[in-house]
Amino acid sequence: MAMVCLTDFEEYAKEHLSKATWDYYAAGADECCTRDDNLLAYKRIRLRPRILRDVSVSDTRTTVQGTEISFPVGIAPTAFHCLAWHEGEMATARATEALNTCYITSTYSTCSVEEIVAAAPNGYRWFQLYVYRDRKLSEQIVHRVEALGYKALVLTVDVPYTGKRRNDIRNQFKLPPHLKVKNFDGVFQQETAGPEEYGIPANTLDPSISWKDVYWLQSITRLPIIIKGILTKEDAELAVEHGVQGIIVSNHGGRQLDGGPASIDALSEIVDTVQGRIEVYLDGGIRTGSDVLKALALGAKCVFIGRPAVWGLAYKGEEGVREVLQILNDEFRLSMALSGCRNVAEINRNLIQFSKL
Ligand SMILES: Cc1cc2nc3c(=O)[nH]c(=O)nc-3n(C[C@H](O)[C@H](O)[C@H](O)COP(=O)(O)O)c2cc1C
Ligand SMILES: CCCCCCC(=O)C(=O)O
Repeated sequence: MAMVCLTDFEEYAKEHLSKATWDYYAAGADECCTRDDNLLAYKRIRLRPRILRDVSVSDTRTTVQGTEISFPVGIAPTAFHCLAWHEGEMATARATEALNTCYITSTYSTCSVEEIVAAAPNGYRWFQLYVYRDRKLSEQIVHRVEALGYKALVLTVDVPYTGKRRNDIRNQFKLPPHLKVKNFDGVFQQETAGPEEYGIPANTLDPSISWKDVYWLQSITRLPIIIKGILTKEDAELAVEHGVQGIIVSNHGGRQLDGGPASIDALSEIVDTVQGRIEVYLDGGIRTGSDVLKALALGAKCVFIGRPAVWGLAYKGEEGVREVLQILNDEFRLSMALSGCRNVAEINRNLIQFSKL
């Protein structure tokens, strides 16, 4: 089967994954308004292409946190890759290493960070962190990933509690017994009876986290800190004031607060507030190369894909993720050329038709 666009991978994954796994990956919170709007919002944006600009050579390279990547699309942190493919996050890591882009490993990976690094020793990686009630647990994993050569910490701030994902509740979704949250083997495994979410003891994440925990995190690491889950200019300003190195504009793929903005709709006010003081990235709803172009035109330095990576895994493991990334790269290059951009530095707000927004 020829895979032409990311939707082909979505259809394949839907057909081949178990219903419970598909539902977990696809889930949005409540009525899924924000999840769906993440995609629709790109379709409301129109481009203003420029012509006759010699686009015979095009360069998609960019940098994130000072490191060059081959194109401005990385992999967002998503949990439980072994549900989609037996080699799980190791396959994802190999694919991103091969394509020379950034892979953000989830705290809830089903391969350990050591296994991931061994699988793709030269890959460029950031680690996504949740803050636990037991700060020692968070501190230990921070020191582990630092020693392993992870280049940044991505602090997810939009999950004080897990959003209400109706199908997961109906399916009583949980990790099957042969899979584990490998980074915390023996710690997160629910061996005794008690409330749990997805097979993980409930209440491990700390809903009391606040800006002072950013200072705490800075006190235990020298890695750059990137806050994931900011949707307003007020919080963007606070992030800058707290000395973090980046922001990921994200609504967690619409899996947390339903009724919040599409991430692309929240981007401009954040970029305007940050004024280049730190890098601003975005995830949510990126499915085509022109989505990438629009996000960059509105000021994102790089975007990240969540679900499309697990669809690629479900299709053919490492090869599937490579294909997903390659298709996005090819589409992005074409969209750039068709709008008259030869390199990412030439992408700017003039490309956006604001009267139609
Ligand atoms: C199945 C799934 C699991 C996720 N797990 C995590 C996670 O462990 N940590 C995190 O910060 N975000 C997690 N996210 C959110 C993603 O990082 C990202 O924000 C979102 O998927 C982007 O939207 P997209 O799927 O439309 O590309 C998850 C998303 C999905 C779909
Ligand atoms: C007990 C919390 C599990 C969160 C799993 C990963 C995640 O963020 C998701 O959106 O799913």
